[in-house]
Amino acid sequence: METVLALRSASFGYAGNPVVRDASLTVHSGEVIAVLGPNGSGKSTLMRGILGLNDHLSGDLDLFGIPAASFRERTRLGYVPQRHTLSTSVRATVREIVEVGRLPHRPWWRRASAQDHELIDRALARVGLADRERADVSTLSGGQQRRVLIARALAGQPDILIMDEPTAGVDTASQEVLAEVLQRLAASGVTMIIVTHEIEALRGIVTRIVEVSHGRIAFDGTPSDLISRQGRRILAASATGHHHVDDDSPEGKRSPYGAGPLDELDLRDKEHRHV
Ligand SMILES: Nc1ncnc2c1ncn2[C@@H]1O[C@H](COP(=O)(O)OP(=O)(O)OP(=O)(O)O)[C@@H](O)[C@H]1O
Repeated sequence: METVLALRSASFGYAGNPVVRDASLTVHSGEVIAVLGPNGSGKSTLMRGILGLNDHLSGDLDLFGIPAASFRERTRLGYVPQRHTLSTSVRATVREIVEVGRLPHRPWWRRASAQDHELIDRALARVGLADRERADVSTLSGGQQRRVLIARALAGQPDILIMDEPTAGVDTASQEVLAEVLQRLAASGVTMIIVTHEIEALRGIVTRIVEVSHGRIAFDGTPSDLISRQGRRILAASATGHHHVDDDSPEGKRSPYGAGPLDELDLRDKEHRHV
């Protein structure tokens, strides 16, 4: 299995100040990783750090086996940014936006080739928007606009897709459609790192969970590792009598990651649902 990215004790931040510290993480092709953690814990900083969009302050970052500083094939990394819908002030069709994903692949003077058009068609089909390609993006719902952005990233044929809260702030029906899109991508072997507060929407897709807390990677394991760790933590707390948490108590409900099976985890962040 190819190593897509490897972080060793890496720190990322802004203007020389670290926000994410000492992060070590190896991602192999085909993995679908959910990145969880409270608001402000550093999830976006970690993602943007991997993409080279903020300061890499210390430690190592390798992309496809090459140190990031000398890595040139940036198009191998696809990115769907956070809280981003398309501006309603710019008139563009769905197809035009997705076509932007092909631009880094050809010299600026060359028109889109037949292959470009085919990749755009395929990306639109993968997100279920082939029939809306001529629609003005400003007429689409927030969830559909996210799918346009995913298609734009897919049109670039990335080897890894990094998505920052793709399901946040859209209604439940759109969330379900987005989850289906991600499910299809996962089934076709696309490597993904997905920052999310809505792990429930990604049930069955995620192969690994990384939790960021106070700028550090606090957990890295499978969904069932996370569940058993939480179960142990809760059992230990109740055994010592210091801190009894049970699922039905109000405290259990406030617990950020719950204690039940993954499909009962409720990480939905109320603030994010109304963005
Ligand atoms: N451009 C920036 N310049 C300086 N500090 C920043 C910048 N962007 C984020 N930060 C700081 O980095 C810290 C982590 O923010 P980050 O956006 O990475 O967290 P997050 O876990 O993605 O949060 P959320 O779930 O709210 O998106 C915060 O304290 C934030 O203020």
